Amino acid sequence: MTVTAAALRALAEHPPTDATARRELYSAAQALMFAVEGPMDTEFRMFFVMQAQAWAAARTTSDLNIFETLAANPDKAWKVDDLGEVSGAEPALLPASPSFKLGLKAHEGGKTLLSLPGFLAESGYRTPVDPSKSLFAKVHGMSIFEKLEQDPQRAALMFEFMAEHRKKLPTWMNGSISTKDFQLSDDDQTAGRVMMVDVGGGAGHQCHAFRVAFPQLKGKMVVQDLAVMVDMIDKRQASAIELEPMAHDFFTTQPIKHAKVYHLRNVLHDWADESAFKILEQLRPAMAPDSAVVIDEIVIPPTGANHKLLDYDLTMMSSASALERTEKQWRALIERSGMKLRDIWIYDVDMQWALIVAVPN
Ligand SMILES: C[S@@+](CC[C@H](N)C(=O)[O-])C[C@H]1O[C@@H](n2cnc3c(N)ncnc32)[C@H](O)[C@@H]1O
Repeated sequence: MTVTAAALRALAEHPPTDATARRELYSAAQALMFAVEGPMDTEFRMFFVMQAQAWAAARTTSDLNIFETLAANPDKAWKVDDLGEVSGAEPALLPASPSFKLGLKAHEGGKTLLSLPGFLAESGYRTPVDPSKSLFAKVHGMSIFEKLEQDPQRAALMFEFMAEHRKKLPTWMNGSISTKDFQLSDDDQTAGRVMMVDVGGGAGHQCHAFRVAFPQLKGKMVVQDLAVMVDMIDKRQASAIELEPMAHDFFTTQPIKHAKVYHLRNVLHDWADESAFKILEQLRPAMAPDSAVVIDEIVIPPTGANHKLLDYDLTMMSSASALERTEKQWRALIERSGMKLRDIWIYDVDMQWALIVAVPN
């Protein structure tokens, strides 16, 4: 028997009214969800505590009287700006069609999320942008990365989590995306030019994965991160793949000049635009005319973002006063940093994971 997704959606729009049929459908739908979910779905169900996210989002929505507004005008095609106007919340807090972010979901464990509605209310529903004044900082007394630097246990967990988390998940290193930007000429290699600097690269796991995926691409790699992270890197394993671990604060002058690629995965989504700009601003003067900044991040689609993307967005907001970005937001950030956005290759449709390539203007 084949049941199409369209048939299930039709059923969702007109569910039975009979209580027994509803209960049976509910239980069957749960079984179906478990049967078809992918690894990221499982992660969101298990770790992101969706109930708490939904609660924080729904509570804030309720505080803003948005439910009443929608109920009073059920036929109106509401736009984010309209909702911003009637609720008094900054529209940037309410994007993400087809619904709106606050109407759906909100992480960093229940403790932080439970404080989100009050936190947003206190700010007058302004988009949080300062990590030192993030919800995480309010709950924990310091920003998420300050906490990392002061708490070796937490740093060790983060180090391992980052290295393991996406090992079996889709990656751009599957051969479908050109590696032209990483290719060093013979002269480059003779001159000892660095092929890739993995900025904020944690354990250097992406450099290891890169060597396995592209053994033909020669050249030195450098992984930069906070000293607390770099100190945990196995130096022998690193040197075996021509990888140099380097403690470096990415808000300061980039010491590796003219690398072929400056690579950042899951780094810029930890920071609001002003800080993200400062990180890119350190890279621009270090670039040679043929260098590229290769960013591996989510690109939120203009409409129809699934709940995982919205959860991630609210997670970044509550844990770091940061965000996931749309193409338009990526473009603006990159152009402000003196580069142009040359390519966006989406390599996983579900998570909208993409390789974004920026080159000098
Ligand atoms: C979300 S993790 C991403 C790690 C890795 N790129 C990956 O994709 O798995 C962000 C990384 O940025 C690092 N980081 C935070 N602040 C930093 C700073 N000021 N300078 C350098 N690295 C920093 C963190 O220690 C962490 O390893």
